[in-house]
Amino acid sequence: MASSLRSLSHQAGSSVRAWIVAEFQARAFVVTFDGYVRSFHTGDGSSKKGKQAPLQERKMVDRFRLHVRGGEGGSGCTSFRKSRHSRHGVADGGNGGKGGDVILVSSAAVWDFSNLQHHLNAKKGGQGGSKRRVGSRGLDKIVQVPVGTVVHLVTGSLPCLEQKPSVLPDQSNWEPWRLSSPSDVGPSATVANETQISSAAWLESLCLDSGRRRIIKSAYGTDAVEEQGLREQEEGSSAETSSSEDEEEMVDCLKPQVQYSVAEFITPGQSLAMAKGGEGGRGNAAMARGTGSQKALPSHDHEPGLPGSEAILILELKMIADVGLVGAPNAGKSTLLGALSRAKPAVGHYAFTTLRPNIGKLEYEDFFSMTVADIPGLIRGAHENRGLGHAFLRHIERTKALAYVVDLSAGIGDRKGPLPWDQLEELMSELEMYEMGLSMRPALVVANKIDEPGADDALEELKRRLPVSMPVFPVCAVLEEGISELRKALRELVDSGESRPLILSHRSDIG
Ligand SMILES: Nc1nc2c(ncn2[C@@H]2O[C@H](COP(=O)(O)OP(=O)(O)OP(=O)(O)O)[C@@H](O)[C@H]2O)c(=O)[nH]1
Repeated sequence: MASSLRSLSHQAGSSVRAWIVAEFQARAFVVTFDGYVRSFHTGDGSSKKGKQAPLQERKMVDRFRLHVRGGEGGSGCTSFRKSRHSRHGVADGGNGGKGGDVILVSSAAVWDFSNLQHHLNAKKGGQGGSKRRVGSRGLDKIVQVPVGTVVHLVTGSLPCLEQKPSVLPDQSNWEPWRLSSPSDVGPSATVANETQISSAAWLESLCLDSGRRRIIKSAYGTDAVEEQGLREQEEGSSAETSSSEDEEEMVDCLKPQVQYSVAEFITPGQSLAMAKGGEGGRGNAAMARGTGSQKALPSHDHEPGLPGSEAILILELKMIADVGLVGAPNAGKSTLLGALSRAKPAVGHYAFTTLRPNIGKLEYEDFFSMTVADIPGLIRGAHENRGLGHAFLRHIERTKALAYVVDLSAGIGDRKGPLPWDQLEELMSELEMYEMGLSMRPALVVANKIDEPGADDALEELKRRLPVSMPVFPVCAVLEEGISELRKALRELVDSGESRPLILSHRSDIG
């Protein structure tokens, strides 16, 4: 197999490097086109490491700061064609070529921004030549970004849209953008003073300095700041007054600089020019032509090319999946995703890990398919960035439906962890505090670990506490029991888009 992959690699060219993530029975392995096994995860937890660090150990880069610069236009040329009829010669210097553009293209083959460079410069246009030869066009810099990339413009001009209708999002649906830690927007964000960019990161670092945690909500014109600080609860009303002044000041600083969600990539193959190349300068032939009455006079001048446009952007990845699995750590989400998508092992571009979101593809007999995202477990305070926090909560913002995964065995007897209904309550409140209305998405409850002792009673109690309209699916993800019913229900949920409010009543029959 390795040799056949190596030959495939030669055919594709040495620069082409693609990852194949395959699941073989209970084994998942990652191989590259050069035939080397990079990581090998087996069902029993053993692993063989290849030349690179295993995929599981690499951190997902889902926010990235980017400086893009279009290529400078080529300069024009001064040249004269001499002939017996013209003593001084006829100006025939050609124009310079246009500089290249920096273009982002969405691709299903990349899953984060780890392969991007922070500075992307397109090539300069070629210089004009004699005999009115126009300079060559500068090469475009084309880079791939994952589907679900949202572009925030820090400084520079708005990007030019290559595909207008699909790339530009509907402004009425623009969602507020949240800031988390400064490190999320790339290493340069921490030196905001030097680079005078990333007011977002600067603002956040200011917030962290003052010991407060804030969530800045801003969407083109409507800015609102929510204080979530624990300290502020302890501080008196005077502190509140000064803090609100701080907020206004900071939001004012933020306003003119960062334009949130200027574009997003929704489907593979969309392209967007983030920086345009400069126009080439005119050669002396063109300059002589443009001088009206003195048209015949030859010009000895040519123009230099114009510089390309520049912009500083922050790219943010918000995965687009049909269903989001939300649950406390250890509820069994990853196991469930494996069970759900193992029937047809086309598991996205993501390896199974608890450190970053996984996407699984559910395929049905009638060729219908949908994607399910498993995000790392949510704990109390996730909306304040506790645990892995909203670094991952944002990945479920775009899901059409939610599946709450609860651990039926938690809190029963001497088992640790909150009771299933408490888990649900916590999940709902975290989602709601992160984004209002998020818990109102079409949803169902997956009651996992039904095989554990006492789980049946817990299931009955959970059902009693939930409204009748809320479907509850008891499953044993490990043994794949109840999975086919769940697959069917997930599909129906996505198809119907019916929103069922999750309201818990308070009873205490067991616990
Ligand atoms: N008994 C039993 N154990 C299960 C079941 N499903 C998962 N587990 C176990 O629960 C533990 C946690 O499973 P994971 O799938 O890693 O849980 P998770 O929700 O993805 O955890 P995080 O990644 O921390 O969010 C593992 O030891 C699983 O073997 C089940 O149906 N029954």
